Amino acid sequence: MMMEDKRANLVALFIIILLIIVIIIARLSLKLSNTFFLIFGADIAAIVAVLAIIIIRRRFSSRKKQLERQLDSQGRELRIEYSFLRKVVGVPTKFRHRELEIATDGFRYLLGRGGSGSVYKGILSDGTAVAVKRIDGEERGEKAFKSEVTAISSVQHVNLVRILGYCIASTGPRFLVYEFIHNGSLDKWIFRGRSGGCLSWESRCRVAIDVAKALSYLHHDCRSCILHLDVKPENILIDENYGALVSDFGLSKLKGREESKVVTSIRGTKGYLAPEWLLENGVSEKCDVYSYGMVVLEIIGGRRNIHVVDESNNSTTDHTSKRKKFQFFPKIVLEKFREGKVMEIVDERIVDGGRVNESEVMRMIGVALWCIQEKPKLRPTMAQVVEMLQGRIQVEDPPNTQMLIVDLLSIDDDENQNLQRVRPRFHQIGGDCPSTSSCSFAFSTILPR
Ligand SMILES: Nc1ncnc2c1ncn2[C@@H]1O[C@H](COP(=O)(O)OP(=O)(O)OP(=O)(O)O)[C@@H](O)[C@H]1O
Repeated sequence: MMMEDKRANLVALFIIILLIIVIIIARLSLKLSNTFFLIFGADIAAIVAVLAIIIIRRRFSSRKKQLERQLDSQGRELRIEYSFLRKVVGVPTKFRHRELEIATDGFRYLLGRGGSGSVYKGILSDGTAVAVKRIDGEERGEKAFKSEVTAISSVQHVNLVRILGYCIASTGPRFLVYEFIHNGSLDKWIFRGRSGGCLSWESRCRVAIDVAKALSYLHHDCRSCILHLDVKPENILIDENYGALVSDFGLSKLKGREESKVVTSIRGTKGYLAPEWLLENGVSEKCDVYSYGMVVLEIIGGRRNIHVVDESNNSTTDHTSKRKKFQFFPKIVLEKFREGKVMEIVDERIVDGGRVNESEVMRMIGVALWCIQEKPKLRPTMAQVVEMLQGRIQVEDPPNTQMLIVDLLSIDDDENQNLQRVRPRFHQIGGDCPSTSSCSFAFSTILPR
């Protein structure tokens, strides 16, 4: 624009100089004849016209610039207003693939990889930090995907990670855009050898309560009951104040208040799935309660509930070479709880620090053992869990449980893809378990339906 103005001014100056030269030449060659006066008059008129055009043009362009500046600042205000309103109302934004590409700098910073895709860090144009999840091989239809995104983005709770938007195209992967949570997932903060560190006992108690509150809200306080169905340490994120937020609603299901359960195919993560789901008896909020109980035990012990201790390869036959030995931490917890030796199962890294309150440990273990009862009816609701953890209701002694473990754990990773087509077989690890520390059991083949 500036260049254009300069060029126009130069042209006008050139015309005026030309007209003056014409007057001078006319004066010299025509003297004071009538023709000279005619040319002189016409030139003066032309010079006045050019000057008038320059003045009008200048005024017009400065007004235009002023209007542009005004519009620009109004536009920016509107954009800020819109982005603010979007956050308040919780309406998910439909992003274009290009926008996400720019925000993530070409999907450059990988935060982590899960079963359904990869998560990248990004910054939106309004400066919001986000985690963009790329979902590969999504089997749900576009309508189902969108209605789920909308349902989840309409729920608001301080302990739930917000979905800010999504991106869907007729072909290629789909994307979910979450708010970015600073300290990553809980697994990095409780299991050894992870990048996060080691959470203190106090923080572990807080995380347990925060997650319970989030699940209680989803189950009891929303219009429809929302089942998360994938509660595990990887889906619990830790913010900068070490509070916990439940994330990843990829598998979640809505359940009408009048329904007792909904039927859905077996998905989720081995080791956290409630037995009734694996038996294809439908899912209810009690499946989340079971997974939550399993997570609480991992939070207390700082170790995975299911731990492979040995691969039995002594035999040459194919059948026995598939047998694996597992250590099942909840079984150990139950025994130590009965013996009153609960401190022996707390993550030793925090016990050594000496700031672990034994009565709090007893309470947390008691709650977790209630949550992992095989019979869904025996499990508490998440609202009761919150009350128990906060000491508002007493934690009764949990009943003895058979601790049935589902054979699904023995499926190799490549067989995992066929989860829906397998019928799980249960194993009982009751009192005949040889010893607490080496409590092991074999898993046999999966029966085809
Ligand atoms: N909102 C977020 N903010 C920060 N980091 C995140 C966020 N969401 C996910 N992550 C990181 O990305 C990792 C992978 O997330 P993802 O949800 O794909 O994992 P997952 O739960 O193991 O997978 P899935 O449940 O889909 O099988 C997480 O473990 C976490 O470290």
